[in-house]
Parts: sequence; C-alpha cells; structure tokens
Amino acid sequence: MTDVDAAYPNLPDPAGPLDIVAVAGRIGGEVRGLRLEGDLDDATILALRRALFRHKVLFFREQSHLDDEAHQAFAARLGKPVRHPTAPAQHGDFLLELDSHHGGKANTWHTDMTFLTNYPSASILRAVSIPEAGGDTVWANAAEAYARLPQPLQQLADTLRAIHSNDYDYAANQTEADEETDAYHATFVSTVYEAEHPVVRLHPETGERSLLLGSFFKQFVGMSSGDSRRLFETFQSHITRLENTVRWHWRKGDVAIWDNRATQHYAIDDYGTQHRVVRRVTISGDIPLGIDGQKSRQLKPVEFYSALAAE
Ligand SMILES: O=C(O)CCC(=O)C(=O)O
Ligand SMILES: [Fe+2]
Repeated sequence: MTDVDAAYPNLPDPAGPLDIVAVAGRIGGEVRGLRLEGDLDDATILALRRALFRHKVLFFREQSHLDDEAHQAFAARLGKPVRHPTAPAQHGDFLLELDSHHGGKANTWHTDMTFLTNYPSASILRAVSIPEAGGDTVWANAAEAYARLPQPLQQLADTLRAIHSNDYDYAANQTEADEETDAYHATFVSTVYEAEHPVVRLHPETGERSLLLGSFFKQFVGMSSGDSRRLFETFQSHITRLENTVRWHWRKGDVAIWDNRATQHYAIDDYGTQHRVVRRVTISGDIPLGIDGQKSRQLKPVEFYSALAAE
C-alpha cells in the first residue's frame, strides 16, 4: 500500500472512475476519455486529486472545448485559484499567459513560485498555440529523487534550508541580448520576493518527502554562494536525471496538471521563432513543513512578512 492509498482508503480502485495510462516509468499519467469542466462530480474530482498525488503530473488530450472561463472553472474545482504576485493576468482573473513572442519561455528547471512560502499546490496548463515541431515540456519527480538519494546526501538534505527568490539569474544560459525576455523579467521582479524553505518538505496530503529546489533557489542558509551553487547542482542532478522525468509532446487543446509540491518542470525552447502560447491557472498552496517540524518563512518583501506574522 502506498502513502496515497493510505491517505484515501475510501477509494478501493486506485484509478477510481478514471482510465489512466502511465506515460513514463516514474512519473506521468494520461487520463483518457474525460472532458474537463467546472461541473465534474465530486467522485471524479477526488479520483483526479488522488491520481495527481500518485502520478505527479496528469495529461489530458483533446480539451479544445475549454476556453479561458471554463479552464478557470475547472481549476476552481481542484482548489482556490491564486494570482501570480507580479506577472499580470491578461486573460481572466487567474490566467497567466506564456507567449513565446513576449518572453514567455520557462526553459529552466523550476517549481512554480517557490519565492512565496505558500507557493501553489498545483498548476493547470492549457496549450493554446503549439509549434509544428518542438516546444515539449518535461516534468521531474522530486519525491522519487529524494527517495533515491544515497543515504549521506539524504541526511544532508534533511538538515538544510534554502532561500528562494524571484530575482534569480534568469539569463544564466542566454548568449545574446533578448529584449523580450529582459522586459518579461523586469515585470517579474518588479517586487522582490524571498522565502526560506526546508530543502526536504513533507507533502501534506500523502506524507511523502520531496526535494524543494529549482531555479528560484538562491542560497543554502549558512553557506557561501559558491558552496551553495555546487551543492545545489548535485541535488538538482538527482532530480532532473532522465530516468526521473516524463516528456509531453503537446497538441493544441491538451491540458497538463502537476502536483507543484513534488515536481519540477522545464519548457524546452527548441522551436526558434515559431509561436507558442500556453495559459496556466495555479491553485493555492500551504506553507511547507520540514521533517523537523519547522515551517517555511517569507523574508521579502518585509510588509508581506509582517502581514503573515500578524496572522
Ligand atoms: O510552457 C510550458 O510548457 C510550461 C510553462 C511553465 O513553466 C508554467 O506554466 O508554469
Ligand atoms: Fe512553471
């Protein structure tokens, strides 16, 4: 019995009413024959949540019936939609658009919005316009990565805390000036957010431990930036090794939902000047708990931190 089975003992059939086909060995399931919409019944929503915890990312083909409104209505069945703190929502209250012609390219390994203590629990992404070739997205299983770490690295990770910031080195792999990306980034960091998280977080629904890192990582608490970077690369390499990933080749209208508390993802930028547009709704998350019982805390902005402390 897995943690997920234990957490949801009332659903004897692991897939419940869903038809799910594994896409890769360690992460990813395609849900077949389900039409996503705002009025799905509770049993289906429960089965979807449970499948999400098990597979970490769920894929749905042929959801072209979803417009911006229906996308948000479906997302609201999974939890409370939340806005990005700096990037403007252009297509509805909670929709974030990533348009490749306007710098919207997420080609770094990341977990969404980890510069916030209570970063999103899940993201629901819809393919609006997809290039003829290229533009796949890859997800990595951060819980499996922790479970497979050699024991000394696991013990080290257990003791570490890390600072995450939206003011990260976004141009680390940029070889030439790119005005669109620079402009997108300027909006993105218009207010600087910083959160301190445990490197190993407990999943509040399944009890699973997972590594919490990704490209918003800035530094380990108590370590130099040089040592932090080298150690970060070691842990990241365990998360993103190919055996630990699933790659999705999008068609227009596809939807992916990921458990943002146990994954990282990377949108491959291999399609040149072709146009690629995706829209995303994020669902509110909890404040992570480390295995020592210590919670994450917000360091910046100060007003945000005081507001949290006053709660
Ligand atoms: O463009 C994609 O496929 C993924 C973009 C991304 O990182 C996100 O929507 O959170
Ligand atoms: Fe993302």
